[in-house]
Amino acid sequence: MNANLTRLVAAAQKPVRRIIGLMSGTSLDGLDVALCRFAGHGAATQVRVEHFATVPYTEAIRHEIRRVFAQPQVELQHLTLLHAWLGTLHADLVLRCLDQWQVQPAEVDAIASHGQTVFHAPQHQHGLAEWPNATLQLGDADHLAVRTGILTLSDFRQKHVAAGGQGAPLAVYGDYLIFSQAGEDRLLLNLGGIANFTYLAGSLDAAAVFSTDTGPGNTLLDAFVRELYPGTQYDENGALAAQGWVHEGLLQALLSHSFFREPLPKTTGPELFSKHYVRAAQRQTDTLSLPPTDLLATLTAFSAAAVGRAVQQAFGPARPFTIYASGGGMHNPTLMETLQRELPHCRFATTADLGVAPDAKEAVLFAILANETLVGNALPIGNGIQAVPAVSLGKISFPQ
Ligand SMILES: Nc1ncnc2c1ncn2[C@@H]1O[C@H](COP(=O)(O)OP(=O)(O)OP(=O)(O)O)[C@@H](O)[C@H]1O
Ligand SMILES: CC(=O)N[C@H]1[C@@H]2OC[C@@H](O2)[C@@H](O)[C@@H]1O[C@H](C)C(=O)O
Repeated sequence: MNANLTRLVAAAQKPVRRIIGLMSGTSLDGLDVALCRFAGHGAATQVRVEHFATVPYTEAIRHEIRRVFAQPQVELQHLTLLHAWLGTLHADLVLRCLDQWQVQPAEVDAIASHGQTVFHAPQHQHGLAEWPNATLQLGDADHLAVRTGILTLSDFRQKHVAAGGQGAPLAVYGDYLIFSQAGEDRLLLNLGGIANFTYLAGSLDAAAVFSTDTGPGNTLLDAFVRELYPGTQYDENGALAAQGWVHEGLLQALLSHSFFREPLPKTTGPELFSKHYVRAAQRQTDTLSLPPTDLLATLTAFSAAAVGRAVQQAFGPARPFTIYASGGGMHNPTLMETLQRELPHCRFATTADLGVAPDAKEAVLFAILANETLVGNALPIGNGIQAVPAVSLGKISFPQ
């Protein structure tokens, strides 16, 4: 047998595996690196996060990604160079983390690399009737595998699209495996650049689970903070928004987009929720000269209202969930307080209460997808709906 396949089979047959999950999300704040220890798979998955770090991106890295990020037209040469460059960069960041953690690459069985989403184009968003759902993540995994010497799984979203999904959210698979709890209906809410939630039924009914994007999380807040307060990346602890007043007219205009009337589950990205989107709503409501703190207060209310609407769209107005939050937005008390007002019947907790550090969650989820692809079977969840196809996700890159 080919030596690569021998190694692959050996990794799949081990009783315990170490997999590094990598996530670089829409906020471009850095690369999340989670070294996870797995035993079992499927419903018997046991995962422990041995080490976690977010390696912050420099402004120079962010700049290079932003040259193509969510842009309908880009310089093709730059896109091409970025694919290899990000693969190499992510490999170097993994090696740096392993060095700090005093773990040898040979002690790691696999890397699960999400890559950098540069464009997300579900059909409902691009609107081109003859064209399919599509999504693009950069950071070539052969570069990761060759440079680290570690078997690498990557590009998890393409199979999802090929099997009829929108390429996201993929959180549903891992959330279902590690966070389902008999007797408790749960929502897992991730407040990243884009916000999404997963519903897990307390009946453990795999057919009932789904996850959906709800709209913006931090992406609009970050974009306007960067513009209005140069040198600042985000509204730390929601302090700026807390000083402002929500402009109700602008908020309603922001909420009037057809995205909010699309059936669940659905996905979106900064391609739609951009500064352009906000400016159009400001023009419509004659609020272009709104004070910066009022604009940030309104955008914070917008993110919270979008989550509230999606939850109510799915479950009606008064379902008393415990919501387990993760993602950077949970560190923003102004956003969290507004969310609590939107969903007064719900109790808010974090995934730390379920044993997974909220900032590490997405990286862990991709490690779980890789573990399933290596050891498990396609998960029959989501009642066979196209949004949650029962497939194994990810492509395999060998180091040699
Ligand atoms: N202390 C804080 N106060 C306010 N906001 C914060 C704080 N810490 C993080 N954030 C927000 O969280 C963002 C990062 O969130 P996160 O890393 O979850 O996003 P992401 O994974 O890139 O996004 P996505 O899940 O959409 O891919 C920051 O850009 C910022 O807006
Ligand atoms: C295309 C893409 O990268 N989407 C991300 C993004 O960030 C949050 C939200 O939008 C979600 O749909 C998805 O990520 C998570 C990890 C997911 O697939 O579950």
